[in-house]
Amino acid sequence: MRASQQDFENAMNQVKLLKQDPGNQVKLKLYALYKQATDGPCNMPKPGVFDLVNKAKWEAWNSLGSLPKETARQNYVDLVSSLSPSAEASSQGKHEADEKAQKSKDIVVTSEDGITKIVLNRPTKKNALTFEMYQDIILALKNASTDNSAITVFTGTGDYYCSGNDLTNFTSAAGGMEEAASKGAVVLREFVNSFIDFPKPLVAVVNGPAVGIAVTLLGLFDAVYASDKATFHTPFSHLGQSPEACSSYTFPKIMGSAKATEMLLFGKKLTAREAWAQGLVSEVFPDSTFEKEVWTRLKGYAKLPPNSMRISKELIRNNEKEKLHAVNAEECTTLKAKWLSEECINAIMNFVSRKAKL
Ligand SMILES: CCCCCCCCCC/C=C\CC(=O)SCCNC(=O)CCNC(=O)[C@H](O)C(C)(C)COP(=O)(O)OP(=O)(O)OC[C@H]1O[C@@H](n2cnc3c(N)ncnc32)[C@H](O)[C@@H]1OP(=O)(O)O
Repeated sequence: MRASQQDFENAMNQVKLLKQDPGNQVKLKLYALYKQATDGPCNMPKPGVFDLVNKAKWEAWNSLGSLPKETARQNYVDLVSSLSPSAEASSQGKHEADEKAQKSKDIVVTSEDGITKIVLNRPTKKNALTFEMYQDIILALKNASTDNSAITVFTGTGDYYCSGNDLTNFTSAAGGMEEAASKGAVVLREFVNSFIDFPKPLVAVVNGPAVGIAVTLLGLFDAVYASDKATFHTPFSHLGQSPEACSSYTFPKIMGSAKATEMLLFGKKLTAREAWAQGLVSEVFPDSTFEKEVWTRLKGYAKLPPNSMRISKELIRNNEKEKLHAVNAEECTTLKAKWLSEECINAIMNFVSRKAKL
């Protein structure tokens, strides 16, 4: 049976009542079917390349070609009914279950031999950091700061240490880019603060390549051990972004402004030995013996008197905490604006549509 005009109007009202955002792809499909059902085939000029939102809408509508209005109306009603409360409830349940599973599997935290180990465990995506992973790490650091361990260690599963921020965090966020950027800036600030304020020795065991925020954060670690297979890459300009995790302050301080510029502005990728020569890495190990040597050493360090290590860290780091918090706040404000820039949106779209690899 064909959907009536009344069915169509009911479906339009139902869309407004959806409790869960159906995602951008579904919203584009709904828009296209609505326009086709009411105006017929796409009759608008194609928006310019930088008008990303209207261009996506135009493309969705135009892709329907000469689909008859009645068929578009029927397809619209069918699509909305697949998002109806019962369907929504079951997909919401699934979403919540997925989220819980993700929370427990993408970051694995264990505590043994005086060491709390925080493992980035998303190897199929090169351990790219999702929105949930940022939050899980904040929580893991909070717990580690008061648990019985003497030191806390970050490492990654698989061939990468971490490929940085998951570039789909923004494209998959509910709400518009503005909302995602505001939320992103808040989460990023809290995330970096939890590293600035972490009271115990914090060690990175860099098992493979590190990109973006996984590299910049290293300036806030107390020791960095790297496999000779690791590389260090901060392609912020390529992504239309700017440095974060206090690296605009820590990197020039660690390696001097000329070398920091090559990394942070020009995206020069360093080998593990180059990163060691610049003072970003404490020591480089052959990949074949990396795990064995590093963990043996860390187990030894974890036996040292914990309060003494904590107080020494305080002496080394406390003088500049205030400065670091101020730098973090400024970097987050700058990044929030950059995330909404054409340069950044285009770079992310290129990655998502597989046109560019860094
Ligand atoms: C509301 C939102 C709030 C979010 C909170 C915001 C906080 C933001 C903080 C900081 C902002 C930016 C700092 C950065 O980290 S910038 C750096 C970002 N990273 C990158 O640009 C790296 C992109 N990835 C690559 O260039 C390549 O994937 C690679 C790492 C060089 C590896 O290449 P490869 O050929 O060996 O492997 P590949 O097939 O590409 O990867 C395997 C799968 O993994 C996916 N993947 C890898 N890295 C990322 C990533 N960063 N984001 C998303 N997905 C990633 C890749 O797409 C492959 O997936 P699939 O198998 O095709 O499905």
